[in-house]
Amino acid sequence: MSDEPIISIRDLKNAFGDQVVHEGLDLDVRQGEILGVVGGSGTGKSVLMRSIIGLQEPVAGEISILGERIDMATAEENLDLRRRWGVLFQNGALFSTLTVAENVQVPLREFYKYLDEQLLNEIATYKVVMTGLPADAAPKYPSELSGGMRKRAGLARALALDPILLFLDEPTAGLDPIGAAAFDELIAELKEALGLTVFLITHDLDTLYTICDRIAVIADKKVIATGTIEELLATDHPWIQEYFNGPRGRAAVAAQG
Ligand SMILES: Nc1ncnc2c1ncn2[C@@H]1O[C@H](COP(=O)(O)OP(=O)(O)OP(=O)(O)O)[C@@H](O)[C@H]1O
Repeated sequence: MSDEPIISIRDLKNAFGDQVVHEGLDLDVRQGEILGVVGGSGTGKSVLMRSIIGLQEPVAGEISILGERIDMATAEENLDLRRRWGVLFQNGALFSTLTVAENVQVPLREFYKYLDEQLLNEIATYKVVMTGLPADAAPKYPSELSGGMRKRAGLARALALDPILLFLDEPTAGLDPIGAAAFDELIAELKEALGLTVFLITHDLDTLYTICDRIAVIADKKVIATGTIEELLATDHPWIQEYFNGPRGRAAVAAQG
């Protein structure tokens, strides 16, 4: 793991009309880490992710990815950056009228227009299998899959372009504990195998304890602390103490053995 930030955010401000969501927010994401992003509901975790991937234009501040300011990048540079990341949105966001394979092919068709059908099918099947789905899930429609399988299919699509950066918005939400643990394990394995950096929004304490290298806590419109769980526990912010030392936090620690 390198200390060189792959994402660097300085003095970020986001607002919707009068509602200020972020103000003076700073954050570094280090290469090769799984950074867990936590915070109360509505604190702006998804908005933060959307600003990094260019879906939400900040009111002020700087965001650099791989050393490039995204607001200063040319259209071509932005396209090149977009190729380097994959995103799994909160609800999976698969196209319901496309099969799993066709969903995985969407970004491939967008970025690599010269790929023929056979190669597209081969890459899609490879990505599907990589996420632990059986190959026969590829021709199925999202409605024919379980919630956990749909998450994996969404992950397969996020990995379509061989990204170096993966954004996951509450990937284990809605999964049963066994399915959630298996999904966590998959993320950790893929991170190791593919050398990914992962920006992971979650409410899932087990995910934080099991696979996150560091955690960023959002409260009061900014990142109030970043560090390992031990480092966070050493701070005296009431939300952090309540979150990690409350009954659920203690249960997650007990589950680690
Ligand atoms: N497109 C939008 N237009 C107006 N307000 C928005 C928009 N997107 C987000 N918001 C507001 O910004 C705030 C932060 O939303 P966001 O979805 O980032 O929260 P979150 O921390 O991800 O919450 P949760 O944990 O519940 O998913 C909320 O008050 C939300 O209503």
